[in-house]
Amino acid sequence: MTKISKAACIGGGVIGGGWIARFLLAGIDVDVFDPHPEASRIVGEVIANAEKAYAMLTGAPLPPRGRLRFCQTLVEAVTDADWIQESVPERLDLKRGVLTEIDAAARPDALIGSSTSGLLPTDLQRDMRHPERLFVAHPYNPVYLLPLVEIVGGEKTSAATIRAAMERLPPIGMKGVHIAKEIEAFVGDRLLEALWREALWLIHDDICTVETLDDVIRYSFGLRWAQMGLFQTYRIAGGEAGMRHFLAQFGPCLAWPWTKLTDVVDLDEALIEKIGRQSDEQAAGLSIRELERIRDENLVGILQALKGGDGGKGWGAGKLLKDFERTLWAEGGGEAMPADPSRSLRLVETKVSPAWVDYNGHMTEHRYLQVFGDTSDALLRLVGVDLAYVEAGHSYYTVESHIRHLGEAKLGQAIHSACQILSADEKRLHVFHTLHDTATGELIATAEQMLLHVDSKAGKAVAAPAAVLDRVKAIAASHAELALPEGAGRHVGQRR
Ligand SMILES: NC(=O)C1=CN([C@@H]2O[C@H](COP(=O)(O)OP(=O)(O)OC[C@H]3O[C@@H](n4cnc5c(N)ncnc54)[C@H](O)[C@@H]3O)[C@@H](O)[C@H]2O)C=CC1
Ligand SMILES: C[N+](C)(C)CC(=O)CC(=O)[O-]
Repeated sequence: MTKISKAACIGGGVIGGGWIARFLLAGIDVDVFDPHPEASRIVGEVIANAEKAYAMLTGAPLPPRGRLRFCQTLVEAVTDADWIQESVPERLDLKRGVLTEIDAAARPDALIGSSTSGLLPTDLQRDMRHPERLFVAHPYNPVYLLPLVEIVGGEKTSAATIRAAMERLPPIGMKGVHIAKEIEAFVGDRLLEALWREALWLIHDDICTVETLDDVIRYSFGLRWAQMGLFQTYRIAGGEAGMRHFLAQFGPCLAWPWTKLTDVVDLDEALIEKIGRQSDEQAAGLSIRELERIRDENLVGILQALKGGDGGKGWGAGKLLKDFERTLWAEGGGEAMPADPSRSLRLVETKVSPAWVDYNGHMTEHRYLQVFGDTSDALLRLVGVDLAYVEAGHSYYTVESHIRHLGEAKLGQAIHSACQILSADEKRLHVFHTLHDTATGELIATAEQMLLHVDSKAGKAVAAPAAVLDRVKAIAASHAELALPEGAGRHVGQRR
């Protein structure tokens, strides 16, 4: 995998800010140029949102955050970057000017992506001296959570540039799709604009309000689209005969027609006011920041659900997240032994994700087992039982767990776990985990677990190899000095 080593972002608004957060959280240093007097505050707020979202999204070890620097000039920002992302307002003359400046100052091998939503790369690259390295890299808002990037080349873009751009997206958790031919608005915004144009007619003609229209989307096909696109969904809608039957049944409707797509509604003052008023009513007083928070929490929940799709293999954007996490574990999972093994080991730091909260408004019981399971996994990586070890045919399996719930964990709350090894021998590993509120240290739950070292192909317990045992025993010997934790050895029951 070829990685971006240093990024430059020109423009730090809604989309530039999202790119900055995406790069930083993938461990990449970013230099930013944006003349807006409040650029650093705006970008800081986007990064804060992104950090909150990632803390809920994944327990995988993110690399240390990249370094962020605001530059006084565009030249200073792009000079030593190998990926430059332009995200200035959607005006051809402005973008051409900015891209020409970037072109003159960038390294010869730098990749230059434009976030444009619809301008043709051939038009953007017209005045560049090295147009072969310019491509459209069109993302979706919020860039730090939505993984798709449409990669579009212009007439002068080289095939090598497209290949290089596509290769650099998976290491930052993104999925590039190469659009075969350039066309205004590419694929995503072509579809969205068609939908939006029709939606504006429906409001204009008083067929429904903006709220009803949004409900129609979010309670129905919006849910479907997050997991299967248009064609796969319609294939299923054709019943056992699939797509061919679907086309035969619904193809003729296209000619009736059901839509007004070619007519553009006149966005006059009256219509703007009508949409503005209905949109204000729909927001019911929630600010843009509050709506962003709700959006991010929902997206995290959806991505996590998709991660468990297709029988746990992951599906669509959830599979991408799963693959990204595998890379993070492989790269960051080989943790060093703790500097001070004589204390319980602080192993998992996370936040309570929206998908973890139940009807009682707090973290639901099986998520405790998930966090404690993650804690055992972190301990195992520490002693050398990582993905490569498991794939080679050996692992530890949990054979018994006892969880006590002593407090509550609420949505978004920062929590961490710690582990004490109670005892260990060739096959057995007896651990005691605690879960704490990170802000106060308050104990929320404990879990006592017994794990067995297994030969997973043979399906039986076997002695762990010396390399693993030495590490387990070193920690266990230090932990033997600690007091037995309160609650260890407890069983479920009451006096009769
Ligand atoms: N907002 C959205 O939903 C999406 C927007 N895009 C595209 O991203 C690009 C940026 O759009 P937004 O972020 O929404 O706009 P925005 O208005 O939020 O941000 C634009 C930023 O560019 C800065 N800027 C203006 N002139 C500049 C210059 N010469 N050099 C450096 N910075 C400059 C502005 O100060 C501002 O912070 C556009 O091409 C847009 O089509 C792409 C995907 C989604
Ligand atoms: C409205 N928009 C054209 C700027 C939208 C996009 O480009 C993509 C998105 O995030 O919806």
